[in-house]
Amino acid sequence: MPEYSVLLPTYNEKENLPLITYLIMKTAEEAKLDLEIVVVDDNSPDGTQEVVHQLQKVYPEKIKLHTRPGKLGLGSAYIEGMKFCSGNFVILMDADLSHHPKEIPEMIKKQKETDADIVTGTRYAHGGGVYGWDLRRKLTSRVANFIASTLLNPRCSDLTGSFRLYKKSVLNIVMNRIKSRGYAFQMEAIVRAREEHYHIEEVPITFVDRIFGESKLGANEIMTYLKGVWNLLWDARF
Ligand SMILES: Nc1nc2c(ncn2[C@@H]2O[C@H](COP(=O)(O)OP(=O)(O)O[C@H]3O[C@H](CO)[C@@H](O)[C@H](O)[C@@H]3O)[C@@H](O)[C@H]2O)c(=O)[nH]1
Ligand SMILES: [Mg+2]
Repeated sequence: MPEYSVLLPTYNEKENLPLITYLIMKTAEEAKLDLEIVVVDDNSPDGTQEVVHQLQKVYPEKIKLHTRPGKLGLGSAYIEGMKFCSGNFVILMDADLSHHPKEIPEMIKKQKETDADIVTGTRYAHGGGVYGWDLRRKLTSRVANFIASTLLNPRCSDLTGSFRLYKKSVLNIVMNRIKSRGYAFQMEAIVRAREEHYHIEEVPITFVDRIFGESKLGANEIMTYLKGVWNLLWDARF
């Protein structure tokens, strides 16, 4: 059984998957990590699944593919993908190279040093950063973080970030309490983890906007996120 499972949700990521897979495997080899990749693909029309099949031949037994019939949302992809993760630790990251696999060993080091339940990659603490986003996107991310941290006070510098390492046992427990199925999943995960008094640590990461393909974060997702914050606030009252 591998120690680490890297869970990659994909929707139209055929151009990005070969390179992210190569970089994850190279990092694992260099850092001597026993690691598998679990791809959750929502029937991407661009042929992402065929690319995964090719990669499975290049890296036998290292890549699992779970397919779903259509685009069902980022949060629900994590929830379903978890069932296929064999590792004691699950690393959630984007498949579009915005998160660089070379930062995985830092997260693992931090987890080992502190015995943290969750290590979050943060763009918004010293040493972290965002490259390539336009002003509108930068503002959206900052405002989304600001609203949730002000209203919910979970003491985390990057609530909406999605490059994280979780103890699998902890993610299982936290996940059972998460209602969000879209981009708000990671925000709610921290809020729920704080409620359960789990130990959360941070490491700075650099987020680089994708070169290939498009973001799937539309206006609908932003509305759903705000609804998620509202629901958490409402829950907290009782
Ligand atoms: N299976 C599946 N995968 C999805 C879906 N929606 C998005 N993904 C995958 O989830 C990852 C992130 O999606 P992007 O569309 O690239 O997100 P982004 O705009 O770059 O947003 C980033 O920043 C946000 C906060 O500022 C983060 O919340 C988000 O996770 C991501 O890191 C990519 O691998 C993408 O293919 C879905 O419905 N289903
Ligand atoms: Mg992206």
